[in-house]
Amino acid sequence: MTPILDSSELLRFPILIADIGGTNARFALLLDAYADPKTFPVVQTADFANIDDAIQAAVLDKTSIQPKSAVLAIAGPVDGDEIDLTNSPWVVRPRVLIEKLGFEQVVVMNDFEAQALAISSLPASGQKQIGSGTAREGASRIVLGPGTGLGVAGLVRARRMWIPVAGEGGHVDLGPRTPRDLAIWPNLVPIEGRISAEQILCGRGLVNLYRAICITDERTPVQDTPAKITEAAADGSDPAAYEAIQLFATYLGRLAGDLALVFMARGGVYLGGGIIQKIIPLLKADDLRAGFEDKAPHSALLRETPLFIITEPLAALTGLAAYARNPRFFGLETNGRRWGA
Ligand SMILES: Nc1ncnc2c1ncn2[C@@H]1O[C@H](COP(=O)(O)OP(=O)(O)OP(=O)(O)O)[C@@H](O)[C@H]1O
Repeated sequence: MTPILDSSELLRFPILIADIGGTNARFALLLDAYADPKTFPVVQTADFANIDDAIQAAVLDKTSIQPKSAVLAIAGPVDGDEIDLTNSPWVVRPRVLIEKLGFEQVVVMNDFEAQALAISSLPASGQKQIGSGTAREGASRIVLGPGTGLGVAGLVRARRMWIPVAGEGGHVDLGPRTPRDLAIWPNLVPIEGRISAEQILCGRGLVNLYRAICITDERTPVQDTPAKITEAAADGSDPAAYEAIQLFATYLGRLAGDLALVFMARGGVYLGGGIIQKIIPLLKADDLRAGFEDKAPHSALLRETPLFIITEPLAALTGLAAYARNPRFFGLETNGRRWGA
């Protein structure tokens, strides 16, 4: 029986770090506390039957280095010894990773906890500010990111540590605000009768929004994937696709503003995830920012709050690397989420 380790124990190098989403799996190796992470090509989760095969093929077969520890960020709640991914058939079994792949220690966290770790120390080159506002030192931060799903996490500073707070914030309600929204809303596909943020603000949600716009305008939908919607919006061939991208940004701004209010995130609000990076060239930053600030009676508070797009494509890996090097700088609760040989 492999014991669950105490969370204050340092991790042994070399350390494999991994960001496992519903669509993409990203891996890197940390040789010691000082070297930059050695990254490996991004792989698709659908190309491998399970995470063990993916780690073997994408990392272990490509290097002679045998990692001693693994720090894995996965898109799903971390609970027990068999951890399911929300949008993929993979199941992470830390004890199997230890027995089969030779790890001595495995830590598993939620992928948005990793994003939260990343925004503690994102370099200026990895982010782009949208609109006004200056980050207050030591104030709370928020990260939200549309990808296969919609992830949300807070980052709170206390007792000289950064504490990530991951929840299920992607599933809050998203309501209509303008006459155009009121026309579109009845045509969105709901989940059990309601429009949660993730019904719009993720890959499948973008398709839902596009189709709803087409129904509202009595047009035949042409695009059937998020990437095709972005492409058609960019080349100007489909006005519904263009509007879908613009409204996606406005709604993302609104949700970001709501979450900023919840966390009083004067330290900054960060937009991550795979989709935002792909639609940056099409975004009207003013619309995004207007949705963010439209929070009466607290618009003034939001005007002072900085909003950033994360442009670093491997942000979660930088967060995992920061944690793996210095776990004690972060108040990450690892009880029940850390396994040892
Ligand atoms: N050009 C594009 N425009 C808009 N969406 C896109 C584009 N290309 C891919 N996507 C969508 O991005 C989503 C994948 O996002 P991401 O790269 O963040 O994956 P992920 O990390 O596996 O997701 P998650 O962490 O949410 O499970 C998919 O829904 C995909 O259809």
